[in-house]
Amino acid sequence: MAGGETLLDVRGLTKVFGTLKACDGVDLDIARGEIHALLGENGAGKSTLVKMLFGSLEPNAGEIRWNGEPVRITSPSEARRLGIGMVFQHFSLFEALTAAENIALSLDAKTPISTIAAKAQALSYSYGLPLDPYALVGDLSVGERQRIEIIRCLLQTPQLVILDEPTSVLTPQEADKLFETLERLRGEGKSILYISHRLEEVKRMCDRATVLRHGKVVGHCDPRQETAASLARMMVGTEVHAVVRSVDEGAGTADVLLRVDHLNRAPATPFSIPLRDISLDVRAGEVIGIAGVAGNGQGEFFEAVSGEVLQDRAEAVSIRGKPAGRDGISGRRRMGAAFVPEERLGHGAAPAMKLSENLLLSRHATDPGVYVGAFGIVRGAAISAAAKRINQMMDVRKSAEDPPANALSGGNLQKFIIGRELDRQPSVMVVNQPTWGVDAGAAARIRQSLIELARSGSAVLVISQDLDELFEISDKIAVMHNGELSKPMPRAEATYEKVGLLMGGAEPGHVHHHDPAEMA
Ligand SMILES: Nc1ncnc2c1ncn2[C@@H]1O[C@H](COP(=O)(O)OP(=O)(O)OP(=O)(O)O)[C@@H](O)[C@H]1O
Repeated sequence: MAGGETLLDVRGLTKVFGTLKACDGVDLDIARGEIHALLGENGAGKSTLVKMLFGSLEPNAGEIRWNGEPVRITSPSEARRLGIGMVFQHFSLFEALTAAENIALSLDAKTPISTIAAKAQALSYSYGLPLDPYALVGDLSVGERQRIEIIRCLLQTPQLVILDEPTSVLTPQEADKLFETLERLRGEGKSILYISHRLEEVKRMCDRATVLRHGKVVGHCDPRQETAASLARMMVGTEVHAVVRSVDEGAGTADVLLRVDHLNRAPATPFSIPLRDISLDVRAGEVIGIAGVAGNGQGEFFEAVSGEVLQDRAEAVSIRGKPAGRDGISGRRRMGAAFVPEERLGHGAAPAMKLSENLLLSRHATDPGVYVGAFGIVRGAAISAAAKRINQMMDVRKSAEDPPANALSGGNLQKFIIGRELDRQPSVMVVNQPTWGVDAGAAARIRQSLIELARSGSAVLVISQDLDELFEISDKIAVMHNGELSKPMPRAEATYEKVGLLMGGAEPGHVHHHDPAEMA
């Protein structure tokens, strides 16, 4: 608990990117046996700070003391040697290898696989995170993959474990398991540095919190004494407004703008989920939410709807009444649709290109003539104006006027990509995980803008693992399980329990719902 002996003591830690102080004289101390939260808006400097603690970024100034001794952490292997472990937000596992083989890759020693497997299994059971070391990673759920990362980290007997948004990809049940494990670790006197945008879980789990804003520490608190709203206020500096959902006036009668009709898809790889006879209508004015545990076909469904993967039957996907199943992503965008994939870098944006270039790249295909004029001359002023408009609308925080996409913090890049699509006023918007890694203030803004887009006459389809989010914005909720989609339930009839049962694979017929008595 707080008050224990100090394990890590950081003074004046500073990291400068160009002219931006991503961390500006940060002080932080972590006691033995405490769970310490690191809070802050997108771009506040949390990732930059922990990268310095884990040796993957070099500070420009400041001091780190570990067990009272000044240290220089020059590489992740140096961090591990000291006893600092990290579980990353994005996993770095090979799908075609087993859990044990993946773990072996990160251990320098020439220990036989069977020994590693036995150790990993014993450790996983003792921490209540059971793991089959011989399972192929490709066959595992996101939650199980995270277990591998955690076990891999714990095998090196760290004294401090850093977790960067560990629950953003977990089901509520998996998150509960993780919390139990963290409590055990705390009980053993280990320390945990915990980054999360989910303030309720911070309140529940953490002993102390350090809050960053614009690279500086703006406060410390005991999260248990705070409310989610007061924590959000500390992070943002102002009040965070709740999302307002007006009634969908044309409920059930407006035009169908997106129709998915008996969509089937064979699995493309041994690890992907087949889609089984999915039909769904999304009408002008409404937001339909698709809930589901990660890895139940949501990614495959998004690819099929967006045109990243084509269908044999053109009618399998129709946009504004026109069969589009054989059109690619640009074709579907020209029909008035917009798509925001889950994976931002690479799919949502080209990492090394500037924001304005990213904008040009995506717009050139969809709005010919607007940004590129006669003879292929790029209309620089129009692009700059659009980029500026988007950055303002979404409050994108960045280190330069027009930085490359990979210099934005994760949440800010997500804000830019959503803003870029909203700026086109699409008739059909399909988004996968709209607020993944986004802070409370920005998440509220994104959710509100999706509702407003629908109410202005567009059809909005949102795939999300965040049930609170779906309940906040959806007019109807459907659940994807094992490649099948349940019938959308009107929001007024949907409960967490019903949706949760379907997510767990209950037969849709066994969950009671009527049709289509709208609407809350
Ligand atoms: N490699 C880089 N080059 C230039 N600027 C960077 C780089 N990495 C981060 N930044 C900038 O530093 C600031 C802090 O980013 P950081 O990723 O630490 O934020 P964060 O608090 O982790 O945000 P999020 O919650 O969105 O993950 C941001 O303004 C970001 O644009």
